[in-house]
Amino acid sequence: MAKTIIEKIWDQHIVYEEQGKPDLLYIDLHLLHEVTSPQAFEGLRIAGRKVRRPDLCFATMDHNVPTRNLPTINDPIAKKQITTLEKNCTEFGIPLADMEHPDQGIVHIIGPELGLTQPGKTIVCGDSHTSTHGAFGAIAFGIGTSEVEHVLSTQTLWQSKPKTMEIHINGKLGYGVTAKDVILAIIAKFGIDVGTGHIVEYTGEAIRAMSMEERMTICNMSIEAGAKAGLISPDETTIDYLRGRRHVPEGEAFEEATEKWFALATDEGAVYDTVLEVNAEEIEPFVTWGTNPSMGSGISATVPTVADFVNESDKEALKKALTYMGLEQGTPLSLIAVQHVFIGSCTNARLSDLRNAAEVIAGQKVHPDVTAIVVPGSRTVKRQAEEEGLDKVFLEAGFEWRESGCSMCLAMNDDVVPAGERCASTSNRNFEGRQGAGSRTHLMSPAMAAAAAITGHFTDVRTMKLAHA
Ligand SMILES: CC(C)[C@H](C(=O)O)[C@@H](O)C(=O)O
Ligand code: SF4
Repeated sequence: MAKTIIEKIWDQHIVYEEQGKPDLLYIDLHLLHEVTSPQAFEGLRIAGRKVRRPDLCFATMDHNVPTRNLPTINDPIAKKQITTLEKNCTEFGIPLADMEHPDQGIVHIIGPELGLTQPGKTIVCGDSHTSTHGAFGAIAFGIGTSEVEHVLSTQTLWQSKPKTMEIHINGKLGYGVTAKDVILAIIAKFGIDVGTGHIVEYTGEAIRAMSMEERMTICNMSIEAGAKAGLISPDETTIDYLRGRRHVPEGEAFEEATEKWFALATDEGAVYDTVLEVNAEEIEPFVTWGTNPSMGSGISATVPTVADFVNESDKEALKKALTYMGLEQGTPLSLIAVQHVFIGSCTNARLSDLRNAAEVIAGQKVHPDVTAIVVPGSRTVKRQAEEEGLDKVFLEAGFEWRESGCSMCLAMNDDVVPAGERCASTSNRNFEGRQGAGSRTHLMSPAMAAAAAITGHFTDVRTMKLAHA
C-alpha cells in the first residue's frame, strides 16, 4: 500500500504497540539545551538512573547566552541554567557545545549543520521548534521536560500516532518572496490551529525549488500552525546538503544511506488525512501586524478593520491585538515605523538569511531612528559570514554584529525590545511580551527586516534599489 513518509518513519520506529494505546517509539537523536533539561537530569539523579544512549544526545547553550561580553552572564537564573547544563553533560557523558565552543549555536541550527539531523530519524528536543529538522525528511518534534527525562533514560517515547496532512505549494515564488513569506502566508490563510493533531508534509513545485535552509524556515514554523511536526520528503537537494557533514556517513555508507533516504519519500498515490493547497504566485512579502503569527498580511495591505471579520470573537481579538500593538485599523502596513530590527533566530539566522539581508543593505545606512542587530544562528554561521565579509556590510550600514544564540527572539538574555517599541524581527513568534515586556513584534523575512532597517518603516523589499542591480 502506498504510504506517506510520515507513516514510513513512524512504522520503522515502533518498539511496542497495543491497540487503542500510544505507540512506544525509538528516538534516534535527542537534542538538549539549558532551559528545558535541568529537571529532567535531576529526575534521573533522584531515581539513580543513567542516560541510556549519551551518544545519541547532543547539547548546546543557546537561549540564555549573551551576544556580547561573553562569557559574562548577569542574570542569576540564566547563569544557573548554563552552569547546570555543563555539570549535567559532564556527569552523564553527553557531548556539549558550550558558550565558547566553535560548534555552539541555536539547537535547531547546529543539528543540521553538524549533520546530526538526517532523513528518516526520529528527533526530539525540549523545544517546540524542533520541527525545523523535519526539512530533512525526519519526524522531529518538541517534547516536555518529563518526556526529556523519559528519553534520556530509555531512548524511547510514548506517542499517539498523529494524523497526516499535506500542504501543497503550487507554482513558483515571485521576485523578493521567500520561504518566510510562504509560511507566514500559510498560517495567515489557514490559522494557528490548522495543524492540530497532524504531522504536515510540505509538497509541490515551490518546495522542491527551495534550498535546505529555506525548507528549514518552512518546517520551523509548522508549530505556529499548531502542527505536531512538519517535514519534507528528501531529494537531491537534501543529499547535496548532507554530503561531507561531520556526523553523516562517508563513502559507500553514504551511498547506501542515500538509497534508504530516497526510499522514504512519500509514495505516489499515498493518502493524507487532510490536504491543503496554496498558490506560490499569490504570495507577496509578508509582515505580521498582530499578536499571533496568523495576524499578518502582504506588505501592500492595510491593517484590517473590524468590518473585515464576521464573527464577534474575531472582531474582539483584532481590537485586543491592535491595542497591544499600538496600531489603528486601516493603516497601510508600509506606513508603520520601527525602532528595532532583529535579524536572528532558528527561523532565519542561517548563512543564506544573512546574505539576503546583506544584499538589501549593502552600501546603505540604517535609518537614524532604528537600532539594528544581527545575531548569527551559530558560531559556524558567524565564521562563514565573516569569511564572506558580510559582517563588514552590516557594520558599515550601522548594524551591530553579535555572537550567536536565541537572543532577541525571546529576550532571555540582555537583548530586549523596550516596552511600547516596535521591532521588525525575523523570528517566529509575535506574542505579547515575546521580545520583552510591552514589546511589539512584527515577523518578516530577513530581506524585509533589512529593508525596514534602512527606511525606518515597513517597506516592500521589491521596491528597494539593490547595490548590485
Ligand atoms: C524555551 C523553550 C522551551 C521555548 C520553546 O519550546 O519553543 C523557546 O525556544 C521558544 O521559542 O519559545
Ligand atoms: S531562536 Fe527563538 S524560537 Fe528558536 S529555539 Fe531559540 S527561542 Fe526558540
